[in-house]
Amino acid sequence: MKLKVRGVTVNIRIWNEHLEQTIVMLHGFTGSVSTWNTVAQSLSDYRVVAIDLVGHGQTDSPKDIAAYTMDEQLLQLNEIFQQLKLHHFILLGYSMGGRVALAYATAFPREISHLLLESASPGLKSAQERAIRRSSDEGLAAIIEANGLEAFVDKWENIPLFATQKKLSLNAQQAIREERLSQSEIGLANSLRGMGTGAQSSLWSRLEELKMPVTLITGELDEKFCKIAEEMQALLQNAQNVTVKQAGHAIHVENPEQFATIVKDAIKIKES
Ligand SMILES: C=C(O[C@H]1C=C[C@H](C(=O)CCC(=O)O)[C@@H](C(=O)O)[C@@H]1O)C(=O)O
Repeated sequence: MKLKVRGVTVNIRIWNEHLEQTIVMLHGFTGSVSTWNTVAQSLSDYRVVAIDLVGHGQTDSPKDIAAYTMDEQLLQLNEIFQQLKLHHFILLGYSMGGRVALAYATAFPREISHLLLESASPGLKSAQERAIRRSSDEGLAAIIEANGLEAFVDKWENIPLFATQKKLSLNAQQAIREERLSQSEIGLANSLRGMGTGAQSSLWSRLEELKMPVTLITGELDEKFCKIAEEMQALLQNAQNVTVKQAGHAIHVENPEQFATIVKDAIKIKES
């Protein structure tokens, strides 16, 4: 289905629409609602709502960079949730989608009954780190615009963070590649500029505010994000940290059944 919010037409996919308890799922950079196809099949007791974030999937890729800031993305999401009459729901985000989910939970805490963050960070702590990352992400954006999407995907799918995905079946690897190749160049470039890791504000000082249960999920082989999750857990009031053995950054791709089990077990945890 498509909804128009704040001038952006947003693509949404819903599984088990007749059910009440809702899990909203947000994909990562270069992803889309299709990211969740396999996991959603294992969440048959829940209404699963997947959203193409701005510049991704079948959601608009506006030329105006203002549509891509984290604050604007949160307002787009909040309007979507209001139109869908979603309140006090489970929110799950992967990587970039995890940064968005965390930002949404800090901005609208009463709307979230449980927050699940897969391989996500609260951003970068210092202004210097953010400036360096903005410059790096601008370089990536320029590569997308100068060399085209295929050249970028060739580069992106081979960064060390995704090395574990080389163990996946060729079909699985091809499906991830096709999802990335289905994106728009302007959408990815502006997403990096608008809500890249260096563009967003740091949320590290906001973690202690969150009262809802938080489940952090990382892959054992993704050392960088395991360390981030450990640091986040120490600052959160009500958090569990699940590390998946022999998995990398994208656990939901590498082991969708185990990922779905972790999600189902986590959301049984009642709010305090
Ligand atoms: C490479 C780093 O950061 C990027 C890696 C993961 C994030 C993501 O959403 C990737 C999703 C995917 O391709 O499977 C992405 C983001 O958060 O926007 C980061 O730019 C790194 O070392 O931090």
